[in-house]
Amino acid sequence: MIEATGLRKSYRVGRGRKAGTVEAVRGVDFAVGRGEIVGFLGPNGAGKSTTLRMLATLIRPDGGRATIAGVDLLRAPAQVRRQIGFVAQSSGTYDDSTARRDLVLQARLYGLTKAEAQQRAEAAIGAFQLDDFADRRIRTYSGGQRRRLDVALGVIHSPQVIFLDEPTAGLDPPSRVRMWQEVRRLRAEGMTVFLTTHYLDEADTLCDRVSIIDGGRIVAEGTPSDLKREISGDVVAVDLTRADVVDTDADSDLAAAGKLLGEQPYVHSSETVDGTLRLYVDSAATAIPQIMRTLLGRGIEPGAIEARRPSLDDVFLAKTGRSLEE
Ligand SMILES: Nc1ncnc2c1ncn2[C@@H]1O[C@H](COP(=O)(O)OP(=O)(O)OP(=O)(O)O)[C@@H](O)[C@H]1O
Repeated sequence: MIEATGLRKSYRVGRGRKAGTVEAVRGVDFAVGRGEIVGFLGPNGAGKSTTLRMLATLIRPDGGRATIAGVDLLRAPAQVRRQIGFVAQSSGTYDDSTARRDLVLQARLYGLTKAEAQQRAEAAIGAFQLDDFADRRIRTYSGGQRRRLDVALGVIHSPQVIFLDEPTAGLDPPSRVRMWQEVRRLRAEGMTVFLTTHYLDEADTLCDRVSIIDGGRIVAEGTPSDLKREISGDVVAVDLTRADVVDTDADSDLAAAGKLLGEQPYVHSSETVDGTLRLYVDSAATAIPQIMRTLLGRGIEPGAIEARRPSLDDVFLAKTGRSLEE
């Protein structure tokens, strides 16, 4: 449904002597199948929005090519626009308008008659459960209600593909879960969904496939479970920020203890993220007693020690040397 190869985009920044370019997207390739929910996961400034905006025909790529539903993005952008919907990061709705009025207007913009537009608006209000507030001014909506309206507006013309830029940014947990349900419903109706996110749990639970992007390049791609399987074994997270030094005579330097643990034969690799040491091991069950022995031998009692399966953040860390959670 979407195929992209070598998409690139740079921005000119500054003026005069300070002028320069920012390479926002440095040649990305990906393919999205019909009816999939595919997510671009990456930190701020990774190039997610820029990629999305190129695909949605809002900005022109500097290089590369892409097709959407078989239509060439560069040669026939108007035709692409008819197949797609786009929901930007910031809402485009007017505070003084109402959901019902905006939905009718939006449908009219797609060339529907007044009666058809009203019908579509009613259907959207029902589907997105906007009934309770559809005639209230938009300025009175909660963040989650406003975001649901944004998505309802984006799909009013029943596009084949919907692009969602950070659909749940800033929403509280119940509103995020609610939005995930809406996105899954769109997929169930046959829509292809392409979204950006910097939330690990969103990429993990909502997306059929994920591309991890950093510095304008895709660093990993696959289903969340395949990506996590690339990191074999378990992760043991040792919280050293709340560690107690119980034996002041011992060599209880936390950094040195962390380094020592990282060098143990049963540890494949280790990283420290926000004062928590992540140890990648074959089996947490056998590693934890050994880790405890090493720490206690140095007079250190860790604040907490937790065993878990690898997460998408572990994948990100392995590929980039940084954590998305920092
Ligand atoms: N209009 C612009 N002019 C100049 N630089 C830009 C412009 N838009 C984006 N950039 C830069 O391009 C890079 C990629 O930005 P982009 O918005 O695509 O990232 P993102 O992954 O969507 O980040 P965020 O999660 O913060 O939205 C960043 O360095 C950003 O500062």
